[in-house]
Amino acid sequence: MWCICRATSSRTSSPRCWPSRSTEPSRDCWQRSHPFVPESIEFRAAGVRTHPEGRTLLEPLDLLLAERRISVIGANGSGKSTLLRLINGLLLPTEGTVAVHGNDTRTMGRTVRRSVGFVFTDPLSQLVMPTGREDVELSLRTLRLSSGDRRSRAGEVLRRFGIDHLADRSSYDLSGGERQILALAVVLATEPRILVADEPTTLLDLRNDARVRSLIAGLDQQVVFTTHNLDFALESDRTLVLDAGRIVFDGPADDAVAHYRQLCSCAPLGGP
Ligand SMILES: Nc1ncnc2c1ncn2[C@@H]1O[C@H](COP(=O)(O)OP(=O)(O)OP(=O)(O)O)[C@@H](O)[C@H]1O
Repeated sequence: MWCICRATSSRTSSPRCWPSRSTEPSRDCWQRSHPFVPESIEFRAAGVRTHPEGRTLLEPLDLLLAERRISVIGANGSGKSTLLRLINGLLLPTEGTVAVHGNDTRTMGRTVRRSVGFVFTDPLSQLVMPTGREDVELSLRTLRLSSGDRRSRAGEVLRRFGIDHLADRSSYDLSGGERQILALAVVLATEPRILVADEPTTLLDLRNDARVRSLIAGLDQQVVFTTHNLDFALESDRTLVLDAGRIVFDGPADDAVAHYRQLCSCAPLGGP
């Protein structure tokens, strides 16, 4: 049975979930639909406004994210990246709280950042070393390994991602897609408990798009990602649709994609 969950404006942490075809919210429904991941990302009345003008980038939202694969879709500027940045404390909510596995991003930022790996849309914003191998080694420093262990582990990571031939090249000499896979390898090298990825396939050709999607599908970690590729969104367990800083749909991916198509008036003429 599917549970349809929607964002609420209430200041409770309980998600509002409805067994399909019911109008009554059900906590039991929520629990049955989340049997696999006991830990979660929790947004409590978390909203974001700019300073000093006070423009709302994200309306306050109450959400509990516990599924393994969660996608966030919506138009340009709807607030998807803003929502993702709240998860690792890159951005703090102007009001309310965000907690990752019980750790408040405001007061436990370092702990949160150790458990959340973040992949940016622009890979060059996280590839800072002269070569790809050194970028992976830099990422591995958080594990306090010896330099020899870091080097051999970096080699293993690059091989696992099929990019060991890029190890000694500058990221500036790589194609956009090669950079994007390298950035993903750099972040996953430390095996974060959660992967948050902002449009991780946006620069990829068909082959690499399929490779990265299959890699993400096979990860043990919880993954939260934004995408404009609706086929990719359909591979998730739960999809949030954002519009003008507000979650306008939260539920199964296929329903969410249909909702988004209607929202942007790009549903095929004569379609359902
Ligand atoms: N630091 C900031 N200061 C002011 N406005 C901002 C800031 N960051 C983002 N915005 C604005 O907030 C809105 C949401 O931005 P966000 O990057 O979250 O959108 P998005 O849904 O990820 O868009 P896209 O699909 O184009 O990547 C945009 O209008 C953007 O211009």
